[in-house]
Amino acid sequence: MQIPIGLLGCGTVGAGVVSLVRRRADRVANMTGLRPVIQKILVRDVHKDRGVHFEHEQLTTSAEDILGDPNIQIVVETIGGIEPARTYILEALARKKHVVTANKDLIALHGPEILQTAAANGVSILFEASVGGAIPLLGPLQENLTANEVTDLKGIINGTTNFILSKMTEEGLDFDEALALAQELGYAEADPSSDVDGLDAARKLVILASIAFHTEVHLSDVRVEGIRHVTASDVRYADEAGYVIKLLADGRDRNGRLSLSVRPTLIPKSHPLAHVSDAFNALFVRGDAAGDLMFFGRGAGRMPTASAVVGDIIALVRNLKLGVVTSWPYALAGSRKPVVDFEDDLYKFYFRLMAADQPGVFAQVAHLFGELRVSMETVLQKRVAGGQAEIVIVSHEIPGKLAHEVATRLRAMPNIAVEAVMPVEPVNE
Ligand SMILES: NC(=O)C1=CN([C@@H]2O[C@H](COP(=O)(O)OP(=O)(O)OC[C@H]3O[C@@H](n4cnc5c(N)ncnc54)[C@H](OP(=O)(O)O)[C@@H]3O)[C@@H](O)[C@H]2O)C=CC1
Ligand SMILES: N[C@@H](CC=O)C(=O)O
Ligand code: NA
Repeated sequence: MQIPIGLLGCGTVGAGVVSLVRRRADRVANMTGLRPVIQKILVRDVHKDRGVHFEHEQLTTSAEDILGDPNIQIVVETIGGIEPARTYILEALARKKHVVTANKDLIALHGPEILQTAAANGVSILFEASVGGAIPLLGPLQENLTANEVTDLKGIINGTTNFILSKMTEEGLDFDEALALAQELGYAEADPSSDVDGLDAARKLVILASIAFHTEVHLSDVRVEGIRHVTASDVRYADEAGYVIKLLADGRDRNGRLSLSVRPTLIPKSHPLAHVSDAFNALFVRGDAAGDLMFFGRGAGRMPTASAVVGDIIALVRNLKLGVVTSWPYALAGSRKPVVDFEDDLYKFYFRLMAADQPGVFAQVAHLFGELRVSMETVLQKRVAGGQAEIVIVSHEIPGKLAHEVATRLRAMPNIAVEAVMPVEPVNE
């Protein structure tokens, strides 16, 4: 028996889904007696070349051809963004169709509404592709690790920024060249500013933290800083001091109080995350029973993302065979753990300053560090053009709030501009 599927959107990810469903249909049919078939595909432009042949499928520009078709039991959304994806998904769920989506924007912002609509209609919604592309993260957190109290999530969960920073570090590409390449390879979002400004990673952290910490998490709970201000000099100086710069997502649950951040962070070269390059993603998870786990793999791109989407489709076909639905109890609990800034946590900090290249200026900086009792691990002073010198300081471990005070006091000095302040990830926490 065939299981007709409606696909909403057929771009980078959707086209991968079409070809992978075809490749796996026989195996699923042998396994379950049910054959998934992509029956209808919603796009904006039916004439566009999508790199896949549509022999049996039918392209349409009308969502109703899918949502209103009673034979379609599974709807897969790979349009992206909030609207019209949200309306289509809610409509599909209301019409008792099971849904798979890769849309982290939507799940991060409207997850509770969507999950509750699925539950109210007795259907499943799966979204493994929304975080970490091909890497199984949501399934393991929700199922295999459910016996744990998860206390820490830490990782690189945006492929585009990791690709850009890797190309800047390893090949000396400038920011714009590296971004253009990431777009060409299909890693970036339709609006790449959500990658570059850290929002994509923040949305993924919202989804991960909701599931891992059993609470509703909002995007505004995450402190977000992107990589736009990270310069080629930062990359080079970090390298000289023994670090690489990564956009790090960090979620912690300390006795029911959460701290959530996404920010550029210096990673010691000896740290496993320092070796996660290109569009690869990695996530550390710490559970009270499991201890430390690390997940690693391709976090973006056509086939890696299709792998997760089609994995969810096959899970739904199995559900249909067994007559069960997948539920997500966290979103229904409606609990809200308090979110705080762990400003007392100790980190080394990287400061890059631009200072007048005059006698006494560095002494002023050193005096301030001494006065605030912040000792320096590394100091690099470079002469640059126009009578300005760049000073790079990596401090020993200090509380976040003290790093903030150092930066504020430096900014108040007439000859000094603070160009960058970034935390350094400890090797062993
Ligand atoms: N690219 C990646 O590596 C990853 C992407 N994702 C997520 O997957 C989703 C899809 O991303 P991606 O494939 O890269 O995006 P694309 O921009 O490549 O594809 C979007 C598709 O949706 C169609 N579409 C857009 N707007 C409408 C509309 N209003 N009505 C009907 N169809 C529409 C487009 O049609 P047309 O082609 O005719 O213009 C296109 O086929 C997003 O949620 C993204 O965040 C998740 C993980 C990784
Ligand atoms: N734009 C995203 C795609 C996958 O989620 C990324 O770069 O990670
Ligand atoms: Na995933």
